[in-house]
Amino acid sequence: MQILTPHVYWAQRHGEIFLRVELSDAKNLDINLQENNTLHFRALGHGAKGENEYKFSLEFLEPVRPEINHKSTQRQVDIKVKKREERWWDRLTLQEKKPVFLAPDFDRWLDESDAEMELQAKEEAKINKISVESRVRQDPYLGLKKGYLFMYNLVQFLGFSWIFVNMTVRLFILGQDSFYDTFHTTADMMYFCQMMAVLEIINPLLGLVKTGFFPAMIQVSGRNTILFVIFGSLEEMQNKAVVFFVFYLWSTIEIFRYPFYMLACIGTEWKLLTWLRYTLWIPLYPLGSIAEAVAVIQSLPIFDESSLFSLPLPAVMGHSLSFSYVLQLYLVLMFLGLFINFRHLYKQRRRRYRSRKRKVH
Ligand SMILES: CCCCCCCCCCCCC/C=C/C(=O)SCCNC(=O)CCNC(=O)[C@H](O)C(C)(C)COP(=O)(O)OP(=O)(O)OC[C@H]1O[C@@H](n2cnc3c(N)ncnc32)[C@H](O)[C@@H]1OP(=O)(O)O
Repeated sequence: MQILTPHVYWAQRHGEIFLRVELSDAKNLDINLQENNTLHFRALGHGAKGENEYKFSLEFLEPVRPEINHKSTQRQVDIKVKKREERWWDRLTLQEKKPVFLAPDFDRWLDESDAEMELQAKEEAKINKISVESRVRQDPYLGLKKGYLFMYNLVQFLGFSWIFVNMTVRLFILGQDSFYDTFHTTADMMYFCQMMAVLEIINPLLGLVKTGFFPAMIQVSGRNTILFVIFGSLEEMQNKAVVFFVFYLWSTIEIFRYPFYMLACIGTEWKLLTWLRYTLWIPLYPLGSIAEAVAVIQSLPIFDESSLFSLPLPAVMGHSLSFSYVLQLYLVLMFLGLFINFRHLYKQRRRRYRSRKRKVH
């Protein structure tokens, strides 16, 4: 029996060397690493020249770890050697001239940048796994919280969709006439949704969502002042066209915002929906504020005439202070609130798209 050299194919990663020896049904394997950083292989098997003893030696370009993993299959012998230092090698062997029996393993072959990307992807997957595991371990009620938020967002989405569709259909059928009875046809649902929206102030306080407490407070208390105090308590306001604009602007953003949150609860994202959630506020928020300011201004003479909610004053200062003065102060606060929330939403938008971009590159 003559001693032959098998075909050997190789590939590398930053930390490892892979060798594939073309020898089927290999027996009596003797694979060892000698002190001069040289791998010696010897085995009986079926190679290119039939059943024979095959052997080869490879002196590696840089130091490798002494432990060698190998696996013999019916078709080949796979050997894995760990590099002592994780870095890319220019070639496999110390001798510059490539041994004739050695060739690249194109099934495993990656160039340096592809291998770096593979390494990065592995690192990211490891980090994601650890962070998901630690989140689950840290919070045993995560499922319950997500379930509650999902249901909350679903109910709000259905409520605001009902308002939006109702108003749109009536607008198409009745035209401008539909402006004047918006309140009578949709107020009950709006009351329900906006009362529920108080949970949006409570949720960040309980740590259920990452929403800022102040922006949520400004949003909910601002809207509820308009809904319950201006529209709800003044019958004269309920027939005005401004109700249509306020309700339509509120519901337009909400039919995108709540489904966006619902998807976030189940770890999904639709790019178009995300874009709408973080973009529609740019025209809608100023328009909504103008509509709300018009409603407040229209209500001032009505509060003056009816003395509703007027504050009693000591006799020397006159009879009472009309609620319209409080509302004038509210108008100032409203533009302050608008500024705070506009800045908040702008930051959320920037954060969202900056982090997205970073993830992609
Ligand atoms: C007497 C009282 C006087 C007070 C004075 C008040 C003055 C008031 C003036 C106000 C004037 C307002 C006039 C305008 C009204 C209108 O609404 S017009 C229509 C247009 N409106 C809008 O576009 C605003 C819509 N509203 C909002 O966007 C919010 O309410 C917000 C609080 C202003 C901002 O939202 P925020 O939640 O902070 O941002 P997000 O990026 O969406 O969320 C942060 C993270 O939290 C997660 N999250 C939030 N809520 C939920 C939820 N319900 N369920 C699940 N998850 C939620 C969200 O996913 C984000 O997580 P990450 O993606 O991981 O960051």
